[in-house]
Amino acid sequence: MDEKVSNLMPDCCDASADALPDMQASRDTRRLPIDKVGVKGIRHPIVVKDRNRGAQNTVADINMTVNLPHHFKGTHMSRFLEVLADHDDAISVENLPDLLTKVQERLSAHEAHIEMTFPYFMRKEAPVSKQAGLMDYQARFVASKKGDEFLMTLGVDVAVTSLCPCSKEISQYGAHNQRSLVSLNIQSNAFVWIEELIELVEANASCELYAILKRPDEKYVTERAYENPRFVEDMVRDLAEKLDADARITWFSVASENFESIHNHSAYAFIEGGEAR
Ligand SMILES: Nc1nc2c(ncn2[C@@H]2O[C@H](COP(=O)(O)OP(=O)(O)OP(=O)(O)O)[C@@H](O)[C@H]2O)c(=O)[nH]1
Repeated sequence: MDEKVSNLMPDCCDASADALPDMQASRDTRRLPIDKVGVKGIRHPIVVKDRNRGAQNTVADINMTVNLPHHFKGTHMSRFLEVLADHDDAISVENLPDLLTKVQERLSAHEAHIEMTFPYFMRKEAPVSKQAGLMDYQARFVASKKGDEFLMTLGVDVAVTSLCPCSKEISQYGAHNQRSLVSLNIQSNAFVWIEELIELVEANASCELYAILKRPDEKYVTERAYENPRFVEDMVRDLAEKLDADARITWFSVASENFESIHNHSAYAFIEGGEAR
């Protein structure tokens, strides 16, 4: 122990870990196991497979938890960070199973969970001017290990344009339209690119968004949205149909929130399909 600290400690106290009481390890008598306990809001670099560039470095917000049997008073939170520190070469989907195994071991837990939410960037060209720019999407990996069984869900939130079929049908000209946020989550038995999910959502909207729009592009997106009216129900049904038809996808959930430009509320729809594991 360095000079400064030892001066702070009265002679009686030995500040070594072994000498300090370990409250977390003490018994609890309420007979209430805890489903998930751990740490939230850690920021850590991760590496994500990028279909065009091989790999994309980004930063994730990470939550890590384990189950806690009823007889333990507390989990050992520092150990989650120790496991992360051991993976300092940045975390990827490939090393998630190993990371969760280490969490199970270090915390003597049957179940270990990790949620990683991160910005994912895709370069897109505008439809007419071909001006290229980076679009950012919110993506997530949610993984768990229960005993030896590893399970991962891939998710992405994609902003698109939706134009109202009713407004178009009843109006002599124009139709109300707005930005919508589509949230897609899947479990799969084979690799699925994040880009595939983004492109699926964008192809099923009234129109996709672009990083840069010049006036010719604006004309294009205005007319394309008008030609492709979509209720919020259409947004989720069209996607559910395509996800259901993809043999790689074993479970999915799709939700759309349309931030209605004429209402003081959003329109919302959700469909879940397949067999969740
Ligand atoms: N379980 C639990 N720990 C908490 C809580 N709030 C803070 N902690 C902190 O968790 C830290 C203890 O982590 P541990 O991993 O038990 O630390 P340790 O006992 O020195 O490490 P080990 O020897 O590996 O168990 C301390 O800084 C606690 O203050 C809480 O609500 N529950």
